[in-house]
Amino acid sequence: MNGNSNCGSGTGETVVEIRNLWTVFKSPEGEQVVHRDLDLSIYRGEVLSLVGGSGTGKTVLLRQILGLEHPAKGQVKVLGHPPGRMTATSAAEVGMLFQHGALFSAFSVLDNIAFPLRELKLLPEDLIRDAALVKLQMVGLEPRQATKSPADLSGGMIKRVALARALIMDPPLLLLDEPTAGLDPEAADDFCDLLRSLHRELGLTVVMVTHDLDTLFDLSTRIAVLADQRVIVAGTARDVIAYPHPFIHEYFLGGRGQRAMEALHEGAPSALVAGRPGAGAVPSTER
Ligand SMILES: Nc1ncnc2c1ncn2[C@@H]1O[C@H](COP(=O)(O)OP(=O)(O)OP(=O)(O)O)[C@@H](O)[C@H]1O
Repeated sequence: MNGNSNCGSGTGETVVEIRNLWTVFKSPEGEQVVHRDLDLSIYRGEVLSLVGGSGTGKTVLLRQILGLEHPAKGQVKVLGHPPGRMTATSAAEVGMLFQHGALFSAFSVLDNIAFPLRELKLLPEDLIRDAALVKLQMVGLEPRQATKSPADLSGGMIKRVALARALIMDPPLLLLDEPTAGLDPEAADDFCDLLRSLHRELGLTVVMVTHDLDTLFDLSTRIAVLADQRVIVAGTARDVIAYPHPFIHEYFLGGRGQRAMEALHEGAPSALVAGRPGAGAVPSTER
């Protein structure tokens, strides 16, 4: 199987193409190579999760797809072109849910959601407010929440407002950094339900970083594992778990992986377990 194969629930159309990517940070102690010749293709319609040990560069990879950071070498293409700088217009292509929401504390809920549209300066104020209200309801919040300040929101509501802001320009690609981190189990389940229905209804392509195995198995149609400074394997959960690597063994088959594995055997989402036509591990070209 090669990097152009149709994988997971994707259509085969490549939305994000990463080739020969090197990420190097310089410090007084010397150079830190985070990614070395990393390849990864992400296909339209899939929910691809990035997993890996701490410091393997998952968040940096999301930031490179968003255009917030640039690799030392190699290529990142998003929807056929290099990611734009993080501007209002790039928000039309890529939405990002940051780990802690990253809401503006001085703005109301509605003004936070409307922010990217307002920055564009193309629409009249009443249309901007209407669009923000639609998104507020899309993420399951009521209009009466619109005037609240972020300080008055629960953790789950902050995630929802941040998600509404990420979707305000109807981007086809959504990046999620630890979407359920900090939420209690019930709120995490609710947020996963919301993400699953938005993914389906809006036809989104989703790239997610998560340490939470329940979220991983609940939402992913494909999993890419970062280790040894590259993507060592990308495929369905079963494919990935079968790939021989110490990190995978420890992550999925160690103590905390057991519960999620049991859920997998008891009837986890079919796309995750069995894969769709063309799904499978990609150990060679995705490396
Ligand atoms: N701007 C930066 N300058 C220097 N080093 C950085 C910078 N951003 C990230 N790093 C380093 O790059 C490595 C990868 O960071 P990153 O946050 O992507 O890891 P991660 O895989 O998301 O980790 P975690 O799972 O712990 O969140 C880390 O060692 C981090 O310290």
